[in-house]
Amino acid sequence: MASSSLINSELARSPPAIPMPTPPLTNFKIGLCQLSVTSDKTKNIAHARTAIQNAAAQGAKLVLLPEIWNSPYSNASFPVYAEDIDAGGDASPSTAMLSELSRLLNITIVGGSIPERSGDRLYNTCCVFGTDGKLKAKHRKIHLFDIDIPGKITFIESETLTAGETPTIVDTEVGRIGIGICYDIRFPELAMIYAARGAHLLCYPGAFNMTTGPLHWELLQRARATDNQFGEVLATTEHEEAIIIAEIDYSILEQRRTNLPVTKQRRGDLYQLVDLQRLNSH
Ligand SMILES: NC(=O)CC(=O)C(=O)O
Repeated sequence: MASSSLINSELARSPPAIPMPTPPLTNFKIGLCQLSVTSDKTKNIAHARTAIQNAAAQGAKLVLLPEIWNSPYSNASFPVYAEDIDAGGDASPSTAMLSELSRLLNITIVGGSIPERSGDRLYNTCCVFGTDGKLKAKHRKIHLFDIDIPGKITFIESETLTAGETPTIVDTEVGRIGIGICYDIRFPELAMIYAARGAHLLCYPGAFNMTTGPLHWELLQRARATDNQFGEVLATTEHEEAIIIAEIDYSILEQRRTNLPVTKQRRGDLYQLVDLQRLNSH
């Protein structure tokens, strides 16, 4: 049959899963900053700065910010608050602050996301900074949140934003990190590809809406984690501003995977995830 021979040749070409590398830190504290946002960008940057310093003072070696932390979340605001990240310096005061703090505090920062201007396009972009203050990766939200639920919520991100075109996985002091932004978490294939590429940690900065969000935001995180054998809720919070600190220990990952060896027991002869990006690069 034509369809099965197509699947078989795809399977034959699909690259094997990549083992997780050993990062410099395998046991460390993570700090998640949940922030409220105002219409004053300078204040938002100062506020995020204080939160990052606070998390680092509590021992966090990896600090995360939420989605769109320097701007109100609206199509009217994105063009006004957008920054040219590649130009850096004065063109991007938000990422300049992240770079400065990651270097001064010797931490890795997954910098939530900000509206990014690149030429005549806008993106919803997450920047990852290493302990040397250098930009290690930029993830542009791949799945734009276009939704219309009559009488409840209409939000069409694609009216102003362009979707990113690549998954983003990055090696840092605190491990190999796969990045998604908010709505990206609803697409399990992305998380599975990160796991297959040897990710220790998946980070999804989010700013869920209050119609489709509340029933799902924790469920989605647990689902993506469980699909890929992470799973346990180590720390959580409510709606208010908060800094959550939790201990990460990668040896537990190995232990859980040994105890429940679903990766080895997967029936790749019957079904398989095809990582097109890796496939095309071979
Ligand atoms: N804000 C988002 O990107 C997604 C969201 O609110 C949802 O999936 O629900």
